Amino acid sequence: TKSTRPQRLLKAVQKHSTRGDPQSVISAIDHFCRHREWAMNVGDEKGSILDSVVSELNPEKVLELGTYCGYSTVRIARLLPPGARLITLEFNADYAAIARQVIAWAGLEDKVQLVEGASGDWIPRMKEHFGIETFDFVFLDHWKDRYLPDTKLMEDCGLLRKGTVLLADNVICPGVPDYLEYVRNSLSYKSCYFKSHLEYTKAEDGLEKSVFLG
Ligand SMILES: O=C(NCCCCc1cc2cnccc2s1)c1cc(-c2ccc(F)cc2)cc(O)c1O
Ligand SMILES: [Mg+2]
Repeated sequence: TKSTRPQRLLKAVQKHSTRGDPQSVISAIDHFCRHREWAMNVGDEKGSILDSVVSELNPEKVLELGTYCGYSTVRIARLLPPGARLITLEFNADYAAIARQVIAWAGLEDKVQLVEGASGDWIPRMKEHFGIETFDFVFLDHWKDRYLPDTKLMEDCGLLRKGTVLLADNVICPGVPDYLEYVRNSLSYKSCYFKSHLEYTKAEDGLEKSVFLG
């Protein structure tokens, strides 16, 4: 039977990158998506912005909503200090299976916990299931109509603390208008927009960085 795009992406990683070398994994995925098949990774341009936000923050506890093939998981985990933990949620079991292999190939499995399921089900269970009090950094890259309800859910579950940084992908394309309106007008957030492009294209897109003020 025909292979899936994530399966072909994994093959390209295993063929064109070095096991245990996260940077070579990132480069192999970017090359595959730019020259072979487009895929919805955050990509190299927005990925550099993601890198700078993570490097500046040096977070200990990270939540990623939307793993896909693990590209941004690898980008974030490779920058985390020893002992830091990244929990990443993926809804699609096939994507999760590929992501586990990409993360393992990059040699980052000790820093990453991949959980399969819906954000709305897992966010309320973070404390009792993972022993997480609050997150230092959250990367939102899942269903665009879940960014706002899940942000409110994280607030209500006490998972955000003064200074927690939310970084949201795709705020222009596909777009998250309700989320943008909320974080830009709420007195509980200090928000700023990083203009960029939709991964591997010339279309406008960007990342919104929002600091929770408590
Ligand atoms: O849909 C996107 N990402 C979400 C899919 C994740 C589904 C999940 C739901 C869920 C629920 N709970 C827990 C975990 C998860 S994972 C997406 C789409 C585009 C795009 C596609 C076509 C196009 F023409 C232009 C842009 C670009 C992007 O960068 C994206 O991220
Ligand atoms: Mg995205």
